[in-house]
Amino acid sequence: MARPKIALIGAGQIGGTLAHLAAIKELGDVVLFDIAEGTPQGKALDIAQSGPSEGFDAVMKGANSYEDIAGADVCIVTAGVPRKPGMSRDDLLGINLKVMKSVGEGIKQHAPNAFVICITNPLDAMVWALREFSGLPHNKVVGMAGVLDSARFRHFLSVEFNVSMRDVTAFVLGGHGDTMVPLARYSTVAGIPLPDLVAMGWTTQERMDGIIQRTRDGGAEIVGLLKTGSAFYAPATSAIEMAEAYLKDQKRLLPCAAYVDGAFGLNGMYVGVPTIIGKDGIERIVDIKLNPDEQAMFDKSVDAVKGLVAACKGIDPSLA
Ligand SMILES: NC(=O)c1ccc[n+]([C@@H]2O[C@H](COP(=O)([O-])OP(=O)(O)OC[C@H]3O[C@@H](n4cnc5c(N)ncnc54)[C@H](O)[C@@H]3O)[C@@H](O)[C@H]2O)c1
Ligand SMILES: O=C(O)C[C@H](O)C(=O)O
Repeated sequence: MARPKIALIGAGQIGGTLAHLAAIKELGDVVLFDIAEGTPQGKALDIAQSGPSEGFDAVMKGANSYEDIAGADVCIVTAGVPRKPGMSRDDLLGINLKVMKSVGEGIKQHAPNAFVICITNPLDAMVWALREFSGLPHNKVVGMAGVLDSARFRHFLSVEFNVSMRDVTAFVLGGHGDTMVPLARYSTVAGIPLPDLVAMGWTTQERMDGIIQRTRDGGAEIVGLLKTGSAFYAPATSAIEMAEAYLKDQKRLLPCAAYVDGAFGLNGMYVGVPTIIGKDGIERIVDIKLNPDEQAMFDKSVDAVKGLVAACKGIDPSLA
């Protein structure tokens, strides 16, 4: 059986890391696409030359033409610009919206049956725009953010409690911005919810609040340290987790920016919610109950995303 084809649209920091991870995990053959000439070709060749030591068999190709993504099973989109210190993700909206237009049209023409994972920021508005420009079914276009934000939360919690990260579960919902919603009640150590761990004296409410805020600021913390761009290792790992769930029909329950129409009282928009990913893409939205405080935070985040989508429509009338 032929290996799956994975097209990476954008061969920058995340794109290169995605290609390396996809190769090491033998998820399929990889096409790295970018407008920068030489970059995708150079990264593809470099990664291919890690194959003999690593022991993987995957074809790695660099490309500057959309024709090379033809028939891709999965497209992961990182094309665009990352933020620099002092910027918010929302400052990238105008420039990255134009990129989503060309990427969406390229996918529509050459890989209309792909499962598409958008990473480009500001995430929730960009995945919405990418879906509009590509015209693909909503269940086949999804945004990566919740897996990353939840991984950050899980990492901070495992350090706080001095327990294995494998035993920490966490959910971060809402938009991938300052208003994101880390849900303490739905986050656990091996099934023990965080509020119970606070009551058991494992930590204090004050320290828990600090960890929740650090999770919300997780992207900015790394931008401040790197100075020239944003996080790329954990974002790439998170998107690969989603791609693998699709390619292997794993039915993973992962928080993703999915199209929500009905669940959570929402009326047709992209935002971070719990989803099931399997061979049909987003197979289910898991409509968990939020308490009044959680609902208020979620509503605020939804409003922020709606504001960004309205801004997209203002910039590009074809989206209105
Ligand atoms: N969703 C998330 O959780 C998350 C996490 C990290 C980064 N991001 C976002 O991902 C994006 C990429 O980050 P990065 O660190 O890989 O940036 P990067 O600058 O290293 O790479 C971006 C690449 O996109 C290419 N590009 C630009 N315009 C293009 C076009 N029209 N077609 C094809 N390629 C194009 C550039 O040449 C560059 O190689 C940024 O917008 C960043 O904010 C999102
Ligand atoms: O923070 C950023 O600009 C990149 C990304 O959204 C992240 O959370 O790391």
